[in-house]
Formats: sequence, structure tokens, C-alpha cells
Amino acid sequence: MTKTTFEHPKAAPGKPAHGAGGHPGACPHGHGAAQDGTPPLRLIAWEITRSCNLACKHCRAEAHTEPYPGELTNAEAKALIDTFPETGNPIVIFTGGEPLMRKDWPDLVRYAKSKGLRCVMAPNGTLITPEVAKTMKEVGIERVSISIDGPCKDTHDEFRGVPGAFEASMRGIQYLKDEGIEFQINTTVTRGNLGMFKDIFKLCEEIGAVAWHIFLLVPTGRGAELGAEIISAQEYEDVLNWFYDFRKTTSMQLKATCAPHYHRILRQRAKEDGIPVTFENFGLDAVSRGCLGGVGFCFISHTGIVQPCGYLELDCGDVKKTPFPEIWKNSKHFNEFRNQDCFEGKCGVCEYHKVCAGCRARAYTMNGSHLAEEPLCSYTPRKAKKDA
Ligand code: HEM
Ligand SMILES: C[C@H]1O[C@@H](n2cnc3c(N)ncnc32)[C@H](O)[C@@H]1O
Ligand code: MET
Ligand code: SF4
Repeated sequence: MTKTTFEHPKAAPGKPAHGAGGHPGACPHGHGAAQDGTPPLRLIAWEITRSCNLACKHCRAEAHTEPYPGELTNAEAKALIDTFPETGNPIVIFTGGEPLMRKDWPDLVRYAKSKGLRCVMAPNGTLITPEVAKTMKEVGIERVSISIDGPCKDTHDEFRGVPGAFEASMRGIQYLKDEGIEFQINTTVTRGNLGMFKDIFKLCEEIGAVAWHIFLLVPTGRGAELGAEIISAQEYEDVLNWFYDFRKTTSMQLKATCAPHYHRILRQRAKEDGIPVTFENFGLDAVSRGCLGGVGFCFISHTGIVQPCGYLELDCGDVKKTPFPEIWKNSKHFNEFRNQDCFEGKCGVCEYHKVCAGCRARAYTMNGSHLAEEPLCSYTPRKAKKDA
């Protein structure tokens, strides 16, 4: 059975990820920035439906099982896909909600593939049957992410709100493996599972995940009620330093998402270790950056609202009213994110801004503005120190 290999969005070895416009989110596929300096899109997270069969405690979407009104129709969804290639050559993440709850998902993926787009999917894993896995393979899904937030059924099911979720996801993973579809595990970091990290990683290894992506909890949606689960700035510093060291012990691809300050920590630690931050030494992390929202990444909601990411409900445009490439190019907020001068507090003066930029969603939910400083970063920029 042939195995699909998902190539990461990265710069060609030896070449910087920055395009002609100098944006760190520039195109990994050799396409430079547009003539006008608009950075090309690398990744689109597209919430094809918000309906979901689970009830996770932290869910940014506060997803429920019932249908949501206003979901893009099949025709609207295809018209949107038609516009994707104009923005660069983005990888499309078919997400949700639970993307498998949208009946026409195979048709949409087939259509996107016919436009030359690379497609990956982010189901929670519980609805993957042998037939679903076969269809995924047939339509050309290149990688699937499955979220696992605890190393065993008790911890995972408690967090995901539905008994049996862990075992159903594990079964789903087995069906993916049977079809030779590669998968990664996504884990949300909370105070509750911090102590279980080694066990979660061991599980990823045992089941044969190609990557482990950790997502640092954003207190939005149902996650806003999880105050006590949000770890402190110092705990973030500790866990991201641990992640830096742990990376050296495994060949599995590790990535910290919604943890932009990891890109600062990586550079601080690499400098101490005397290791240049190159693709050869650090893989994707060397050529990517922390918050890619509006710079190389965006999110499109089930109704067609474009956002910097799923965790920040900042309306940057409506694809039903404005062509998506125009939104990507002209959105006021996206242009703010492309210019450090627009940032407030220490993120506005930080020498690591270009590789970090802080989590814009946490800035919004915890500090009241999408341009405020990252609330969970303990670093004091050199310039802020001088001015103090
Ligand atoms: C290949 C399979 C992958 C799948 C299925 C996947 C899935 C997801 C999903 C579901 C989200 C959340 C979207 C949202 O609600 O906003 C996300 C976020 C994200 N992913 Fe992935 N991902 C994959 C690979 C990657 C890779 C290789 C990268 C590296 C560049 C990446 C970078 C990101 C970024 C930057 C975010 C947005 C969160 C942020 O702003 O930091 N993903 N991913
Ligand atoms: C794509 C990933 O996003 C996670 N996810 C869902 N809601 C939140 C939140 N509030 N904060 C961080 N991650 C979240 C999912 O659990 C999935 O693993
Ligand atoms: N439902 C999927 C998961 O939990 C993707 C979206 S989460 C808001 O991984
Ligand atoms: S986090 Fe994902 S799986 Fe969980 S309720 Fe939300 S959409 Fe569903």
C-alpha cells in the first residue's frame, strides 16, 4: 500500500521562509509574495461545519450536535474553493466542529484537489469507520489530525465530555492506519494534563503518529470557563523549555501551536547551546514563526466569516460579500498583524516580534485587544528594559 507523505509548509532548505515582502509567513512552495507585498497564504483552517458529536470542555466553537443555520451551501463552498489558489498555494485544513458531520465533505475535498490544493483533515476521530477511512484515501486527504487530550480513556473522555470517545478515536486511528493514511495527534495543554505529557507522548509513539502538536489553551468559547486550567506565564516558560529539550530525544515531529513564545525560547536556548537556527537543525520551527494569523494563516468559519484563527472571533470579512482573496489582501486587521508598529505593550517593542508576535487570541480574550501584548509571556524585551 502506498503511503502518502505530507510535506510540511517550509522554505526550501537553505532559503529563508521570507518572501519578497519580507513577511515571515511567506510561501513555502517557492511562490514569492504578491507584487503588492501581500504575503501568500500557507494554511487555511476551514470550519466546513460547526456541528460536532463531542462536547469538549475547552471547545472554542462551543460546538453542539444540532445543525447550525447559515452554513455555506455546497455551491458557496465550491465558489470559495475556486478562490483559494489566488491567495498562494495554501494547504487546506478541513476542520470543524466535526468535519465528518458535513455530508458532502468528500465532494468538497475532491473539488479542492481538482484545483491542485493539498488537503488535510481535523476530525476528532470518533466517526472514522473503515468506509470513511477508505473515502479519505480515495479523495486524497494527505494527513489527518486526531485530538487526544489524555493518555487513557478516563482522562480523555472526561475532557471531551462523552464516554467512549477515547476508544472510538483509537478505533478510528486504526482504520486510518489500515488505509495507510498518516496521522498526527493534537493535544490541548491544560493544568489538568500537564503531568501526563510523557504518557501522552508515549501513546503517540505506540500508535505510530507522525507528529505531535500541542495547543496551548485559549480561554475562549467553552474554554473561557476553564480559568483554573490555564497555566501561568512561568509554567508556559517551563513547559516550552521542556518541549525544546524533549525535541532532541525523538524523531517525531513536534510542534507547539498557540504558543508563539516558543519561537523566542527556541532562539534563546539555541544561542545558549551554540546551535544556529536553521532548517537542518530545527526543521519547520526554523522557517516558520509563532502567530501566523493574517500573515500566512487564516480561519474561515462555517458561515464564511474570515478570522485570523479559530480562537479569535475577529471579523476580517465575509466571503459571501467579498471575494476571499480581497479579504486576505485588504482586511484592516490582517494588515495590522503584518506591521509591528500596530502592536501594543511589550509585543510592540520586542526584538523577537518577527518570530513570535504573541497569541492574538489570548491578547484579545485576556487583555481586551487583539493588538495587546501576549498575556502569558514572561519575557521583558530589551527596549522595554531600557525604557523602564
Ligand atoms: C497536516 C495536518 C494538520 C492538521 C490536520 C492540522 C490541524 C489544525 C487545526 C484543526 C487547527 C485549528 C484551526 C483553528 O481552529 O484555527 C490548526 C491550527 C494551526 N496549525 Fe495545524 N494542522 C496540521 C498541520 C500543521 C502544520 C504542518 C503546521 C505548520 C506550519 C500547522 C500550523 C498550524 C497553525 C499555525 C495553526 C493556527 C493556530 C495558530 O495561530 O497558531 N499545522 N491545525
Ligand atoms: C485543533 C485543536 O484545537 C483544539 N481546541 C479547541 N478549543 C480550544 C481552545 N479553546 N484552546 C486551545 N485549543 C483548542 C482542539 O482540541 C483541537 O485539538
Ligand atoms: N473537532 C476537531 C478536534 O477536536 C477539530 C476542531 S476543534 C474546534 O480536533
Ligand atoms: S473541540 Fe473539536 S471535538 Fe471537541 S466539541 Fe469542539 S469541535 Fe467537537
